[in-house]
Amino acid sequence: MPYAKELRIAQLAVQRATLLTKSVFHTTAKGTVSKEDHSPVTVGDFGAQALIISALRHHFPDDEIVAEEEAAELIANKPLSERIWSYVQATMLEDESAEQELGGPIQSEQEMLDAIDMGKSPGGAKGRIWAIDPIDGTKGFLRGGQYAVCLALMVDGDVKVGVLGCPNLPVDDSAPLDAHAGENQTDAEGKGVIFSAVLGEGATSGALSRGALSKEAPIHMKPIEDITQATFCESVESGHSSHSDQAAIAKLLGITKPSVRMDSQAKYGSIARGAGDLYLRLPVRADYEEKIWDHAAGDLIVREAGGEVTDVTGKRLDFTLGRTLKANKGVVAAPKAVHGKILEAVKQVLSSK
Ligand SMILES: Nc1ncnc2c1ncn2[C@@H]1O[C@H](COP(=O)(O)O)[C@@H](O)[C@H]1OP(=O)(O)O
Ligand SMILES: [Mg+2]
Ligand SMILES: [Mg+2]
Ligand SMILES: [Mg+2]
Repeated sequence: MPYAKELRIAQLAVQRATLLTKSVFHTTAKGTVSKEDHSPVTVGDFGAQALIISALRHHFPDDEIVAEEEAAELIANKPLSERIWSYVQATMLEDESAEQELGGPIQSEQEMLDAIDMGKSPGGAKGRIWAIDPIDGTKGFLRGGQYAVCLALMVDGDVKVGVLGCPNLPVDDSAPLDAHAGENQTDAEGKGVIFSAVLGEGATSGALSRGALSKEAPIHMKPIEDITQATFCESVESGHSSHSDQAAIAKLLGITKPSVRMDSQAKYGSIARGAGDLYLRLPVRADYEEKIWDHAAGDLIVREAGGEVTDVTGKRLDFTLGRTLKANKGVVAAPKAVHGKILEAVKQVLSSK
């Protein structure tokens, strides 16, 4: 299979990073600080980013990396840096050979800070570029809701590999779609799923494990016979996508089921495995540029599962333009057969505003 090594390293790296986020979740002090744009970042975000970058550097030292977080804040905040370092040191895959495969532990706090800062590539249309969101849906993570550890490889602006670690979604692809699953289920009861895709090779899901990778199975979007029976996913945060526009679109389509609100790219994973049907992300602000790390893995996983992903104008998401999706507004993801119909409703609602 093409990109087999990249896929395997990405899956192991995502899996290890989720272990760190889970141990941070179980402490009361999550080291939450507010970034310049007022969004939160935690010990979990920084630690997960350090672990993923260190594994990528070990195997693919010449690849570029676009990652959400940077270390500047930590250089000024030594106690926070030390806390992250203690989690990074304590986190390893329980399977020793898998841990070794990732290149073993980071050697020092400084090396960890350097790793965090290796995600500053401007991105673009040329070469091999990894996109990392160490915790997507930080607000969901803090609430005990959905979040995802996201990693994608783009080659010449095309997403080739995508991996989403979703520690609070059920493993079972046929479990009813429940935004609160993570709040009332334990790991032993089958919580934690990893979604993956390689361009042209399909999409899969498997159990997130604490060690070696688990067995995976192909996933597919659910064919929709009757759009009025569809379930659509949307953000929890009304500041991230327009709940009112999404409700108007659903109404126009005759959808009566309530939306399922969940944070993060868990929405892409959920529709890719047929637990939900549609993902609508209508812009709230005309000037917001979606970040590539918020969509690269999910876009590929949904397309490989039989879906179509565009923006609200019907254009494919364009990952060639740098760290953001400058040429796109919003996201409409649906099974291929009905995407056109959904898009018509989106356009109608937007043009009547
Ligand atoms: N105004 C906005 N419109 C769309 N997405 C946003 C906006 N502000 C922040 N985000 C991003 O939405 C993502 C979460 O999406 P969701 O609501 O689907 O969980 C986060 O990565 C968050 O970025 P950030 O990491 O900077 O907070
Ligand atoms: Mg994000
Ligand atoms: Mg994030
Ligand atoms: Mg963030």
